[in-house]
Amino acid sequence: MTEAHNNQAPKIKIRGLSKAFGDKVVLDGVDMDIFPGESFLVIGGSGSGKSVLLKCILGLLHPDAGSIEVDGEEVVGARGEDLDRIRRKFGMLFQNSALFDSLPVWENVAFGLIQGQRKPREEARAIALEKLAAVGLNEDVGNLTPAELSGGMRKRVGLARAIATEPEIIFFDEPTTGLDPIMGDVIDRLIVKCVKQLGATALSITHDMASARRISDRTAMLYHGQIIWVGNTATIDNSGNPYVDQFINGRAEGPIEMQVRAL
Ligand SMILES: Nc1ncnc2c1ncn2[C@@H]1O[C@H](COP(=O)(O)OP(=O)(O)OP(=O)(O)O)[C@@H](O)[C@H]1O
Repeated sequence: MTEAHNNQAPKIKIRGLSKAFGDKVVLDGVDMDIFPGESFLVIGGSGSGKSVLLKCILGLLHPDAGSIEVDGEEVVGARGEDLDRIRRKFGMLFQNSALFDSLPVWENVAFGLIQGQRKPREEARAIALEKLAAVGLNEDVGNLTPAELSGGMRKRVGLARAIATEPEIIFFDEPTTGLDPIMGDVIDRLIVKCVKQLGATALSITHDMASARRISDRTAMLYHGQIIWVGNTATIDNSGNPYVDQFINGRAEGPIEMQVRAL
């Protein structure tokens, strides 16, 4: 916890979160506080449980033990209307953008407005076009189908959809995967701009350290099911933690080597 967060209640508070699949323990007592308005990042190797963590927070996976509170409300065990209400606080940019190819772009962006918020189509369309403009796409793009878009444009559309309902919390799952470095930078800047404009709390997972440094205020590293380091992203080069050092510098040699060999 940094000084700036003193006296603030966490937006997301995770305690003792554990999840195993069979005898494979993926999360093993994760504790984490994410504060209102911050951009929080979780790093960790492939298979370290980052996606499982996100899915637990979204209520898509049921943990074996532990607690996840969003604005003080327990997600674990919540169902029906309670879970829906908590979920409406979230927006999400999926790794593959997860667009519906059968719907025009504007309708993809408007999906949560029409389905979740029950807005009339014309009103939802106007909001969708406004959000598309916010990510640099014009009305013509709104009428295309996702199949007609480049990877960078799909990410923009995914971002427009993530912000369309003006959520309080936005999840970014590998936001720059599959993009060239320049487009990755463009998307990161858009993410930072959109999150700031909304005053949202952001939670991202990524392997891309360049992106991580651009989009996050604080970073936590997940290893062997636990958070082994948390700190300001700006200080990550001086973490003093050999696991973090090895990971962010992408070195094959180091303490993490043992796990790689064991796989
Ligand atoms: N539904 C499931 N059933 C069984 N095992 C699962 C399931 N979901 C995830 N796992 C396992 O949990 C572990 C963590 O997976 P997860 O997808 O969270 O990793 P990750 O850190 O997001 O990895 P990557 O960076 O490669 O996406 C993996 O070993 C995976 O095989």
